[in-house]
Amino acid sequence: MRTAHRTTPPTVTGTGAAGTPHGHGTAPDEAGLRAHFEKVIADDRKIEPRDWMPDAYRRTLVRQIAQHAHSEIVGMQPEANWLTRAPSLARKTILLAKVQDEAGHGLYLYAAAETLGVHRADLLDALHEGRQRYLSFINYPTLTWADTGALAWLTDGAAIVNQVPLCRSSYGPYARAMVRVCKEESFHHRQGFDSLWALTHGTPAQRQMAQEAVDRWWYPALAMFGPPHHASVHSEQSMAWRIKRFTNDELRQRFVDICVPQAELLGLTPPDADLRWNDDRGHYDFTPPDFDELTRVIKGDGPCNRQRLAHRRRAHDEGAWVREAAAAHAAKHRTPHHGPHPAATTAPATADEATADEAAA
Ligand SMILES: CC(C)(COP(=O)(O)OP(=O)(O)OC[C@H]1O[C@@H](n2cnc3c(N)ncnc32)[C@H](O)[C@@H]1OP(=O)(O)O)[C@@H](O)C(=O)NCCC(=O)NCCSC(=O)Cc1ccccc1
Repeated sequence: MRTAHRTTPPTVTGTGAAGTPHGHGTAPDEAGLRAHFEKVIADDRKIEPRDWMPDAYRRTLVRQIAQHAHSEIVGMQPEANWLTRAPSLARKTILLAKVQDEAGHGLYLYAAAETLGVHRADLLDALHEGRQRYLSFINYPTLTWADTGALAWLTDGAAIVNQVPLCRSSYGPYARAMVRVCKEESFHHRQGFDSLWALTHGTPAQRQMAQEAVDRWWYPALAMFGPPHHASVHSEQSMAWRIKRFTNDELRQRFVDICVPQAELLGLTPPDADLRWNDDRGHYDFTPPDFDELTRVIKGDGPCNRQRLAHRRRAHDEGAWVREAAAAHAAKHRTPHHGPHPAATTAPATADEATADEAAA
């Protein structure tokens, strides 16, 4: 695997570290570095790219951040499907902005992953070869215009519930990327609610279309939070490292508690006969998603897995000439005395994502 250019080896002198643990000028041994890492985590400070970190912490972050980035990039597809069929210019403009935001989120996140010493070209290869994944809900189809509203209201709503705690994640670049991403996700969520509001205040046929879309998207949104806690392979360690702050089940419950009153406002009913407020628990009781279905979709057997991945590979292949042109342009501007032109480190990836954006549209 290629590794991103690193100017200095990892040390403990990043902003997450309040000074080195071993005084001046001496190279701390691994036990000391580990103790310092544990202290930064325990003090709820940030680990920064040049700080020492255990290999498993680095691997976990690469896995999660890459999956997150891939979800943003492949996640452009279900809604891009409706860009040319939006019911008004205003709705088209809003949807276009949302899809472009997702491309931007993918870029932040690939950049955050690169601070861990990997190259985004390798992450994209891993996605295209099925070695890394994106979130399950993206493998469901958007059958009507109302699906774009339900998708945004429910899955962006779920993404916000999941990602707000990630703003306090222990890894600095990931946490900081999440702050802006969450602000933009709030707009996505709000516009989904607004789109459904228009439909539920329209004709009976429009109301029915909105209800059917919510029927389709409720469980894919609940499944976004992952397997139940007892079956979650990574949660315990990720929570100990403060990458994750809550279990998958805690976040799923929080999402349901937030969502049900919003559904009531919209006049829409989640497709769960057992959904009701439980006074004793102070939460809604609800039927969990079908976790066997989640496993099947994660393994590649959802309704649109093949279509989504084939489209992503095609967008990547068709963008090859843009990446080559951008690299050639950057090389032309490289000067012998001043190192690489700034564009040299970012242009190929930017070109790739710009192409993906266009192709998804
Ligand atoms: C919560 C979890 C997804 C999983 O917790 P962990 O502790 O990491 O794992 P855990 O042990 O619980 O699971 C075991 C295995 O199962 C995998 N898996 C689990 N669930 C899923 C799933 N649902 N889908 C697929 N795979 C899933 C998991 O990776 C692991 O597999 P591995 O060992 O890697 O092979 C976490 O990684 C996370 O927060 N990620 C960042 C959130 C993120 O990506 N947000 C982007 C939202 S998109 C957006 O906003 C843009 C948009 C919006 C609207 C429209 C269009 C676009």
